[in-house]
Amino acid sequence: MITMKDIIREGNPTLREVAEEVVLPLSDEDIKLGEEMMEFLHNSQDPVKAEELGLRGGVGLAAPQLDISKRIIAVHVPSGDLENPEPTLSAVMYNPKILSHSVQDACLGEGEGCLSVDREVPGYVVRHNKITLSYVDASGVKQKIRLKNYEAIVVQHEIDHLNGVMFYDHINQENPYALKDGVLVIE
Ligand SMILES: O=C(O)C[C@@H](Cc1ccccc1)[C@H](O)SCc1ccccc1
Ligand code: NI
Repeated sequence: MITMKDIIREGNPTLREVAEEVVLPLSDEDIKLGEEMMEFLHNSQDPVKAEELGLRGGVGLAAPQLDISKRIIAVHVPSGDLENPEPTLSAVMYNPKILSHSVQDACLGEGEGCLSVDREVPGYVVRHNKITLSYVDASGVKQKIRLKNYEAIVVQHEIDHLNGVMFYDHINQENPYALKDGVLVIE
């Protein structure tokens, strides 16, 4: 089972590598890894288990954060609506690829954090507001989906990890809260 001790922190060179495509058909090892990554996200969002296991809450995780330089991400975005507990996005994605994106950019009003970064880095992380994404799912089936707003931000954060990019690489060093006209601030 994955816990915080398995997550590498900034300074580890693996976080700056471009990860390798996953070989298809998926190996049992890569399928199991995806399951364990998703299990981590579920546990991290369960108050009892997170407390018991000492987990930071996470809505996404990328294999390079486990010192595994493969193009695998897991995302699990809760709806936040107790009436409708279904997550708005929950998937293990193999070889995810952004096929196209909106002209419109967006950022989270609260900025971003990272399970591999044990410090606050304030500032807007400007990303695409909408993306069209292809990936291979855990059953080996090629998927093509469109995401927007928070779900799109989460997936872009995770795909950045596959390309050796950290969220603070996107922050304007001169003025961390500088925003071009038209950027959507997601609260
Ligand atoms: O380090 C990771 O990749 C997981 C991040 C993903 C993420 C951070 C900021 C914005 C979007 C995605 C963790 O989920 S950071 C902790 C967290 C937990 C709940 C909501 C937002 C961020
Ligand atoms: Ni991260």
